[in-house]
Amino acid sequence: MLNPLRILLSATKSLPTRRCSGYVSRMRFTLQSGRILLFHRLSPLLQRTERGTFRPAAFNSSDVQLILERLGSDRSLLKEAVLLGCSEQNQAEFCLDLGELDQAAVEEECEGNFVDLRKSFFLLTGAEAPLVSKGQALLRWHQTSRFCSATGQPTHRNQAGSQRVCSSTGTIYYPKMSPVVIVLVSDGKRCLLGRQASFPRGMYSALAGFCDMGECLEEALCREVAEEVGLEVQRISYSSSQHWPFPHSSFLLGCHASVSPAHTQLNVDVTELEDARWFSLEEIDSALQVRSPPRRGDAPVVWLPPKHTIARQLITEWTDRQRE
Ligand SMILES: NC(=O)C1=CN([C@@H]2O[C@H](COP(=O)(O)OP(=O)(O)OC[C@H]3O[C@@H](n4cnc5c(N)ncnc54)[C@H](O)[C@@H]3O)[C@@H](O)[C@H]2O)C=CC1
Ligand SMILES: [Mg+2]
Repeated sequence: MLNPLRILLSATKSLPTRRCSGYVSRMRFTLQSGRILLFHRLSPLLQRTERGTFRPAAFNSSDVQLILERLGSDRSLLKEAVLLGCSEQNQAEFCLDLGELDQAAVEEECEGNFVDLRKSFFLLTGAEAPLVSKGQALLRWHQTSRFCSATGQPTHRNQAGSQRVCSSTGTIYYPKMSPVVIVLVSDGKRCLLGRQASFPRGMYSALAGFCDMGECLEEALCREVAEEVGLEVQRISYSSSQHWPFPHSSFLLGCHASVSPAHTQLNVDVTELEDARWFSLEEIDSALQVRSPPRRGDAPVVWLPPKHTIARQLITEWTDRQRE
């Protein structure tokens, strides 16, 4: 595994003018030459573009230092920045939470707004949402891992922010993710979507559930579908995976599964799901056409998770297959 501390220390003085092929060479940049995404109590700072779309606000370190000085904060806060990775343009990317500063004052300085992450997901385009999601997950992990769970002593982060070390025993802690299986079940002609009471009104998604300790992906999938809708799945195929920041950093493993057309009767666990239904291809096609979540007072309409979610990907894979 790459050692991010060494990466940070092996800084080059200037950014290369061409794209490097290797990940290692692309990472040889410092905080000074990188761009920093700002958060406030885990909400990312977004700016509206001239076209009316939104993007995460990114600043270089001297801009951030200036902002900290103007708001009377200690410059050392910059050291809390966590390395996210490297952009396709060979620029190191960091994230920093300014939660100890006044939110409105930072927003004014930065000409942007801190937007709750769930809302940000509906405002950002595909490429930026995962970056913001990774930033929030790492910042959250640092904020909630300040003490060693074995000794109770403080932990200290390494320079890149990729691990924390117990000050007493030297035990190293790494950011954690919870594996979740997410599955689009089909009976051959229809697909199954459900909604939790906490979802935005009218939004339906693929079934999902946390893997229990000791379970493999297939066992977790069969159990979740059986528990949530009372169906027994047959064929399972893996599609793709996605890091997901909710509720506290999950790793979604996306699959398709099928049930026999003779056994499609749902027995919905209403403690988990508010509703679950079979949807025809035509119904899915119209739900895919809904561009933005309906507003309060609009007629009820079924709509689907945003483009960069794995649930949506599973649904579009299914519709493509139905048309083959
Ligand atoms: N990106 C996407 O397209 C979608 C993502 N999801 C995500 O999948 C995740 C899991 O889906 P759910 O149906 O809520 O799971 P679920 O069906 O396992 O039910 C959630 C419950 O599981 C329990 N649980 C067990 N292990 C847990 C753990 N490690 N962390 C938190 N709770 C745990 C808790 O009691 C929690 O209330 C959610 O975070 C949700 O945001 C869900 C649908 C679509
Ligand atoms: Mg579930």
